[in-house]
Amino acid sequence: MSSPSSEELSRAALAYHRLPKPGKLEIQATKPLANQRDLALAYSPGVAAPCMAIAADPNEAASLTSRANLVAVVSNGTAVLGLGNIGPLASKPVMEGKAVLFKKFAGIDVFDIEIAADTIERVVETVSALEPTFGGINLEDIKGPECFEIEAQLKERMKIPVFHDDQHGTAIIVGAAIKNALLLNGKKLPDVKIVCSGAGAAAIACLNLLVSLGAKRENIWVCDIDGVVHEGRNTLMDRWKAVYAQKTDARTLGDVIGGADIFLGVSAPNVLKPEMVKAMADKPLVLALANPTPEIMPDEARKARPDAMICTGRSDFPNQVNNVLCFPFIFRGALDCGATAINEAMKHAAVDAIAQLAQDPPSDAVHAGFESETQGFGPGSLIPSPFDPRLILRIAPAVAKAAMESGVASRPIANFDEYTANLERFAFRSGLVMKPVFAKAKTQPVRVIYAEGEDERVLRAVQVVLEEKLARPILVGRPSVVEARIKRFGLSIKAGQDFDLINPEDDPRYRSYVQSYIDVAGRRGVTPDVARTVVRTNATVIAALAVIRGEADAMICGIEGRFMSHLRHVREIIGFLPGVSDFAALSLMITSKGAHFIADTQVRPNPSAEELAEIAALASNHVQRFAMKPKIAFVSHSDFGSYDTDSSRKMRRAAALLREKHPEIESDGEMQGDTALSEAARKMVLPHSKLEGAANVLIMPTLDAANVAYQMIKTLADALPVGPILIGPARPAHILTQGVTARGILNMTAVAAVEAQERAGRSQANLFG
Ligand SMILES: NC(=O)C1=CN([C@@H]2O[C@H](COP(=O)(O)OP(=O)(O)OC[C@H]3O[C@@H](n4cnc5c(N)ncnc54)[C@H](OP(=O)(O)O)[C@@H]3O)[C@@H](O)[C@H]2O)C=CC1
Ligand SMILES: CC(=O)C(=O)O
Ligand SMILES: [Mg+2]
Repeated sequence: MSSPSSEELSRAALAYHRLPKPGKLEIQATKPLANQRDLALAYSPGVAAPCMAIAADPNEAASLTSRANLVAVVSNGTAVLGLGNIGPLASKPVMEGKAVLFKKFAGIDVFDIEIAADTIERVVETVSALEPTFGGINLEDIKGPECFEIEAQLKERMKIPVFHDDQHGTAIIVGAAIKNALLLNGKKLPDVKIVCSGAGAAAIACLNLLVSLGAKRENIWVCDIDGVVHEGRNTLMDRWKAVYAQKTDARTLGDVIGGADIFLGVSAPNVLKPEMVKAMADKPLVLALANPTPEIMPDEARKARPDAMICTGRSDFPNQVNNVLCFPFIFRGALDCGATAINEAMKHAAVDAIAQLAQDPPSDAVHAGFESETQGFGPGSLIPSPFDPRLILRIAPAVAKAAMESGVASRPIANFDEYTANLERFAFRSGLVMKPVFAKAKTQPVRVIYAEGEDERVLRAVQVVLEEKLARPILVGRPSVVEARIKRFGLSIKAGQDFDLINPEDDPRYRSYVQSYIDVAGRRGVTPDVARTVVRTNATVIAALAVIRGEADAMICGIEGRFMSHLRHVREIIGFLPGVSDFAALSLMITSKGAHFIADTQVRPNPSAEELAEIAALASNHVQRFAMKPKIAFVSHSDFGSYDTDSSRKMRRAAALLREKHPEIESDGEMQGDTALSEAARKMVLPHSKLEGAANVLIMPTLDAANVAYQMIKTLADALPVGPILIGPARPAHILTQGVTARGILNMTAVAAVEAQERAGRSQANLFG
């Protein structure tokens, strides 16, 4: 597949920011405000009580307001990425983006604050006046050298952490990448020659940190827009870059790059030329970190020097050296211990934690499902992926410990085991739930067929499936329609090259598909005439036939038409797993409270106890694919015998049957919904349940209960739904619902692919040549 052009990416990025509502953020209330009493508590007169408590003891602000978890991302827009001085208003998308990363990766709330202030004094006055609002200040995209003075003055004036991300976030991750690269090429930091392009915020902070880690100032060569920073130069000089001035006649990057072990680019696009990379020392490290366009593109650098280790700041190449690997987590640690500053000890602790994490074997991943995400330490994986859930688990405690040891923690953490357990809960509760499934899908891409191959959502999903190398897609659809739509939606996928097509109107395999259909359904009233018509017109039948003929490994349908009519064809053609009595549907919902599965949300109206035990056992296999340990609750209106009704007896029996057949699965019942979801509530009714912690799989007594609960939670909790996952078919087949989004199809592709991999147990790694 040709990778998306920059024009396509820009178009997609504009749509992403524009729709469904402008921007990337909104404010959410954390307390109910439903009645007069709530109003009296939240606002006047009740709110006077916390105000007076804080007036009496300012430390109370940490427990009575959101301040301790609130960071200001502040920019004046003078050095926005590598886009230059585009001003504070135009910097807002970047600052909103940083806010999203703080929230998603570390649960930190952010107000993005873009200020029209282009002098040091105005920035310092404005930001220092914000101290009562925030637990920390993250300065962003403020140009050098002004940023150095601004940060120094703010640190002096404020008693909360002030951290210029472009300086120190970048320096920390650069420090970790260099540490690991040197471990691999056997060189020593005090001996290496470092050539840096850029002498601004990021450059100076990176070099200062490297010197504090052991690099020798005399081995460092700096170039900026005016060329080599040298003694006696008086244009565009300042006291921060003057520290790195060399006594030399060399004047350009080309003059100093020869024999360099490390190129550090934090400057501008395309300044490093292939011939310069060729002139570097053996096994060089190229850190081309300018965003969005690096100093050299990785393929060019690789062509010039196959022995180079190459890093960029971008998400679409391996070895992403970007401050996103640092700022959410260093602030997490700092806020959690009430740090009054982020000091050198805390930065060094972060460097070590990131470097060590990349070195640790993937099997150390807290979640086995992340193993393939973490490639294994080497030149192509010098640092962890930003999605590695261990980042928060390692960096935040290390930083908090360093803050405590260096005396800047105002609320020291008393119990680190408990603290890490809390972080762990956060890491796996967030939107990272799908990550293990994606990571596994990529390891052995299988063939997934989409019945509704002409649908816009399918085509958009397939574009990402291919970009992520999740599967080899097959679409059922008319070539002219598919091609026209791909063009209309600005996608870059190509039939034949990136995906296969089955044309229902004219395909050379038509006759043999008709015969296959007669073979499976001929004794169930499907005459040859009917078979010929159906195979021409019914895309679900075609997709299901492709699966049983071994031409596809998994199918996805249901995007158009009724669930039950798709189900009829899947039942007829694909059939059930041996020993399974019927299908069932498992729906996953990801909310701020975690990931929960509900069954059966679509198929069996009133399953028996035996059927419920079967559904639970099959559901448990799927849950494990998400790298989660299934914890199954058979839910009811009754709590362990508190009611004696047909339904409560059924659920009690189902729980007993599952335990008898699968004692290895953690399960219990019958129990009420809150008893299932809260261990504390459960302990009050049954101190010694077989279930520990919160249940993550809720087996419902009827289709009504399951479907109503699912739809209500989805709407009320604004849940991200994944599924329905069809359980019980002889081959992986999933029937989605008409409202599914492209992202929903993408998620289900990964689920289907992993299921197919496990069933096939064979390697298809060569599907991408
Ligand atoms: N991957 C990552 O995590 C990060 C990447 N960056 C990237 O680093 C770059 C610099 O950011 P930042 O330090 O904040 O910005 P600054 O404005 O503070 O610094 C930019 C520096 O680059 C120099 N420069 C500009 N053009 C050239 C050129 N053609 N050749 C050599 N030097 C040049 C400037 O020179 P002069 O001093 O003479 O003006 C200045 O020293 C940006 O592209 C940014 O996206 C930054 C932070 C993090
Ligand atoms: C990543 C970042 O902060 C920058 O490029 O400015
Ligand atoms: Mg930045």
